[in-house]
Formats: sequence, structure tokens, C-alpha cells
Amino acid sequence: MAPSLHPLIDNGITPGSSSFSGGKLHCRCASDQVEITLNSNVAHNHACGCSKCWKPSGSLFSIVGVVPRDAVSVTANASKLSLVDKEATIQRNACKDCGVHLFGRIEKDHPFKGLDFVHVELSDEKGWQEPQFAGFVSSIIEQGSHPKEMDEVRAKFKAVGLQTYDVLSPVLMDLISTFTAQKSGIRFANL
Ligand SMILES: N[C@@H](CCC(=O)N[C@@H](CS)C(=O)NCC(=O)O)C(=O)O
Ligand SMILES: [Zn+2]
Ligand SMILES: [Zn+2]
Repeated sequence: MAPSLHPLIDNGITPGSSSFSGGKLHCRCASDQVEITLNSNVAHNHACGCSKCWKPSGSLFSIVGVVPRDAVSVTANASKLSLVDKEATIQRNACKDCGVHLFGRIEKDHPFKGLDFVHVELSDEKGWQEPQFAGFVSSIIEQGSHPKEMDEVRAKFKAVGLQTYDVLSPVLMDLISTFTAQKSGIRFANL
């Protein structure tokens, strides 16, 4: 059987709702779940093949989107959260008991500082923005996917209407490079 990319991708994509304005995420513990309340829909929601983003078991990709950090609050069992990797740019807060990542936050100077990274499949609500593209696709080889499977993986994304990139989408790459240019002193008129 072909490997699962992700349950939210494998059988086609369900569009989100433009009027949806947030909901709750829960970890996968049987009791005393960590609860996160998001007062916003996600943006730039996408499949990520990197080794650092949380994936449901059996899936090759994570689905991860961003929300303004001011829209994120931990509303139950905060004491179960711990940082996965204190050195990483994205400080991923995971449940110590079930391992699910509840939110990732950037504290250092970075183009995406101010945005938290979240996985909407941890919510029971419907209406979250659907995945827009797939990023870090080639990274799945680093986790053991066979290089010869890559055409099939990219074809599957294409079949559900998603573009694939080996880093991020052009919009996000341009944001990162704009930030880097400005850091080096370049000033753009009319941004
Ligand atoms: N090939 C690497 C890529 C890791 C990577 O750069 N991930 C991206 C996408 S989530 C990132 O921005 N990481 C920053 C971080 O994890 O802090 C891997 O799979 O581990
Ligand atoms: Zn948990
Ligand atoms: Zn990632």
C-alpha cells in the first residue's frame, strides 16, 4: 500500500471556511488533555516534510499553519507542556505524556517572529484553512523515504491540487529574503 502523506491530504482536500475565526486544540492524552485556544484561523497552512514538525503516526508529512501569537492561549493543563528542542528556531511545545506538539513559537529575531505554528488536526472544529502547498518535500528522504518514491509523493500532492517545494512556497521565501535584505540595510520603496 502506498504510504500515507497525511490523513488531511490522502483522500482529497476539504476547503476551510473564510468566516471561521478559531477554535480549540487538544493533545491526544486520554485524560487531562492540554488545551490551546486559538482566536484566529490559521494562515499559510501547509504540509511539511521536515523531521522537526509533529506528524501523526504513519504519515510522511505534518500539516502546520500559523496564527498570530497573541491569538494563542493555553487554557488547560499547561504544566504538561515542555520544549522539544531549546536550540531550535521554532520552540515547539509538546505534551510530555502523549508527545503531540501543541504550538511552536519563535523568540529570536526572525521573519516569522510573532507567529505561532500549530496543527489544526488537533481540533474537533471544522473550518480551518485547508493546506495550501507542500514544503520541505525532499526532507522525507532524511527520515528514510526512498529517493525513488519521490516522484510518486510529488504526484500525489499534485493530484489533490497542491504544489510541492523543497523549502517553502515562493511567497514565504520572498518574505524571508526581504527580511534578510532589510537586515543588511537594503531599503525597498512601496513594499
Ligand atoms: N531537512 C531538515 C529541515 C529542517 C527545517 O529547516 N525545518 C524548517 C521547516 S519547519 C524550519 O523552519 N525549521 C526551523 C526549526 O525547526 O526551528 C529536516 O528535515 O530536519
Ligand atoms: Zn497529551
Ligand atoms: Zn517542518
